[in-house]
Amino acid sequence: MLSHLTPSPSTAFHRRLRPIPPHPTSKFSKFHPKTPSFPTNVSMESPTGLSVDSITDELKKQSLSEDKVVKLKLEDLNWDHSFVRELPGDPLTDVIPRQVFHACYSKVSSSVQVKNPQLVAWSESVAQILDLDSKEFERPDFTLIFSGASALAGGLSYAQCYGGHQFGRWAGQLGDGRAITVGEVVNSKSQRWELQLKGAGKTPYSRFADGLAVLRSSIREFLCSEAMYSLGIPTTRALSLVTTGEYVRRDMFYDGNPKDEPGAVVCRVAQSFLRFGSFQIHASRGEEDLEIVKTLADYTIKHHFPHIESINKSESLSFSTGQENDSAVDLTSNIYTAWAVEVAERTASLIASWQGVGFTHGVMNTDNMSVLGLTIDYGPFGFLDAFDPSFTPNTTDLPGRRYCFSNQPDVGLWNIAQFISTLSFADLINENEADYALERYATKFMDDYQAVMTKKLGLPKYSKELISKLLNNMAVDKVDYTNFFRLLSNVKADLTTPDEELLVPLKPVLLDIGQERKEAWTSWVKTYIEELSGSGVPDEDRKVLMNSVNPKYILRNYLCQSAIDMAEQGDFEEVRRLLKVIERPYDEQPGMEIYAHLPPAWANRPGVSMLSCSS
Ligand SMILES: Nc1ncnc2c1ncn2[C@@H]1O[C@H](COP(=O)(O)OP(=O)(O)OP(=O)(O)O)[C@@H](O)[C@H]1O
Repeated sequence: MLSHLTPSPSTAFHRRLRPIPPHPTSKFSKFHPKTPSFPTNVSMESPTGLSVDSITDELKKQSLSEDKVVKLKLEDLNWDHSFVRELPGDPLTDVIPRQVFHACYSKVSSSVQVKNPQLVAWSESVAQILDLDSKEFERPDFTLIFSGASALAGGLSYAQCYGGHQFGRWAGQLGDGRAITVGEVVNSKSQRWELQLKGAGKTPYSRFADGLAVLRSSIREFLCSEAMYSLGIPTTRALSLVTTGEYVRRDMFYDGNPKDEPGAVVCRVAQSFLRFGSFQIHASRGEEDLEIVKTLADYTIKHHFPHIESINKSESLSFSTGQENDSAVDLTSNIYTAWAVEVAERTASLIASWQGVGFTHGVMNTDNMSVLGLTIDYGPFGFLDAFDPSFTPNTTDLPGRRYCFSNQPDVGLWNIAQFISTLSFADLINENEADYALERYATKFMDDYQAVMTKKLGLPKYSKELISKLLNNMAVDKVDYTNFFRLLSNVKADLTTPDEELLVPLKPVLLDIGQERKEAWTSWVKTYIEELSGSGVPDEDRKVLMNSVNPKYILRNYLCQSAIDMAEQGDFEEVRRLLKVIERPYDEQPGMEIYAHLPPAWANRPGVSMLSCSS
């Protein structure tokens, strides 16, 4: 990540935003960090009539493979190049770093150098969504094609132009500096999937950098994409990971000690890689490019939100912000409002699901926010081990902890406010509509977060007090986030359990706690059992439900590191084994318990538990 660039001068496009306070999750409902002109007291149902849950379910279903019968060779993929056909492009095709105006992409080819590239791992389920025959991974030219050294027949490669706010400041043009899309494939279910090679060489957006990626960061991106998918969290996917056989120089700790590391390329797959910053860049360039914001919005709605295009306009739905002099707004008369609301809701839903599994993204810049509501860009991410709301996995984020675990809901709101401002600035939505979309973010986040936490505890209904007390206890005693919830399902809803036995099921995670803390936990478990006992759900059934939302296996940073250490020595077995484990995070997987262990002492150091953006 190249976030240390000097931000470009501000323009009318950049509104002043309130800074983000620390640890806002608990006060999220009262807190509205957005542009001052946006009132907040609106609450309405989704104007599209489609719930985000149903859309998310649909996204998940699209990736399911049970009824797959088509097995294609790479040459037989059905290509469609709508992005290039329908959107304005850069007339130049060189890779000289430059500002690319009035264009959504630049046509470029991979320039990566390879020497005996090797296939490290590949995802069977991603191959299936592309209808790709698994035998294709054995082809002698597979690694050449998926490192970018040989062109993929039928593809049409390009790099996208986008901008973004990095750490709260406008960074100007960023763009795909090392990711090259090789084209869009339409599968046998008429779903469109973009294939992108990350680390495939320079583009006009590479600025002063090399366009390459190293093996350690590529392993992390490959594994975490697939881990998130298996956890049920919307994400970009990863088809394959290949080494280039060449070395890439990186200063991992930015301390003036660069070293040569093995290079690698991940083939990422998503229905779209469009980000908030893909829209921001054009609005930031003034009047002349505002039309591109609309063109890109129309393109996105047509291909990725088609249900919005067909909103039944006869079923008018209006709302009022409740502000003085405010007129009611008919949401169905403006597809851009419906779209903005859906992007806001998907983002809220995504972040609620991150909070549920303890995922901390680490670099929630607006260029890393997908308009489809996918997790995108696996840089210095980390799953919580010992519960710490201020945990940030990003060493660059240490002074302010802007992107720490508990700030994510508010950063999501800050980011969506930038996206909504962009649409307002391009006159696609008015102020009331912008307001409404932001309010939907807040409401949707709270609804989903409460639902997630209620399910994690197996409660019959949300209990703010019980959950707040629990998180407080967990923070005080540094309890492992994943293992605690997994073990919690062993607590029996039996009001007659003697006090001294109440903590028995939680013993493996309540380590080294003194008498006073034991009492605090005993008191909490008693209240918990009281809440459970009213539900009438048998213990065994509740356990099954809780285990279906509380993973046993998550991709802890130290597990990644062990796989990286072996892979850097040329042994890819641990990457493959880990992939298999994280593909079934909610299953017990007898024999694999070691992958659910807490981080060992060696892992508590920068480079393992925390990472820089150097990748
Ligand atoms: N080695 C590199 N060469 C060229 N550009 C780079 C390099 N590393 C990062 N960038 C660019 O810096 C910007 C921000 O970096 P960030 O780490 O968010 O991106 P990334 O991990 O490369 O990409 P993505 O967001 O596509 O996963 C992006 O424009 C990215 O393309």
